[in-house]
Amino acid sequence: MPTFAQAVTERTRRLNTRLCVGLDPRSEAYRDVAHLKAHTLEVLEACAPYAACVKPQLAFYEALGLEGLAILEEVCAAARTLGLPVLLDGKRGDIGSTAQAYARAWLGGQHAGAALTVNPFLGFETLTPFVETAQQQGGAVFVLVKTSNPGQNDLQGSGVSERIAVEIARLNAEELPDQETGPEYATVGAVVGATHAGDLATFRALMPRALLLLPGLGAQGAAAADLAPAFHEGGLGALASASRGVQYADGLKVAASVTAARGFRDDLNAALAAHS
Ligand SMILES: O=c1ccn([C@@H]2O[C@H](COP(=O)(O)O)[C@@H](O)[C@H]2O)c(=O)[nH]1
Repeated sequence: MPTFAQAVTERTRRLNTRLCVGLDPRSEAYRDVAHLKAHTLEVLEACAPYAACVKPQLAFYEALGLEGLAILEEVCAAARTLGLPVLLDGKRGDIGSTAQAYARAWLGGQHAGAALTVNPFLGFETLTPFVETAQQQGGAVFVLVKTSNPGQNDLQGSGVSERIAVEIARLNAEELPDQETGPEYATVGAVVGATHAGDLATFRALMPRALLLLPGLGAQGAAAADLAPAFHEGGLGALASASRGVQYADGLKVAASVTAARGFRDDLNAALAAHS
């Protein structure tokens, strides 16, 4: 079984796509839960050819209670059937023993994805259960380094993001000590907002073995044209993510979602071509 990073890299090479399609179904957009589920699954299937992976945001499924978790399971199963690696955006983090339970739930449990976003606010030691579980499962964790939102600087400024990046690089160097051979990307990835175009080259250089997840494409104003510095040569090493910009590109029109996903894929590829 390939690891999450290997599966994403293989799909990027084969389909020439660096797009992560976010699936964040908003209940207010639908008649009822059945409608929400049908539309989300339709968008997933229709956009799969343009996606390197999918990223369901747990909040939107949890907000629907047990029904939502059942839908999440179906979304994950459908993605796996389509060959799409699943990255769950849950931003989990807690003291170590609780982090262990979160890791079991979201990286190995019934509704598990292959990868999970994690929050390092409680300290680096609390990342260990997530990293170890992901390593055992061939999965991945994406640690929040510099989030896409305007207020991130309140807590992530003053070198905090850079300190987290250095820790990620240390963990990955421990896992893949040989820089010349072996898998390109290690278990620990990093979340760096696509909205911080000017910082992407710095974070790329600080974490050479980390896959970067770049949320904020589309609805949050980030443009594909600015994201090339996040990638290694050959256009590997990063995933640019759009959720509303794909799922609700034009109301609930699935054809518009497909056009948007194809457009993001093409714009990312054009940016890489212009940068090389
Ligand atoms: O820094 C971050 C980390 C995660 N997110 C999540 O990504 C999507 C973005 O949705 P859009 O509709 O494309 O704006 C959403 O699930 C966020 O929770 C992020 O935006 N920024």
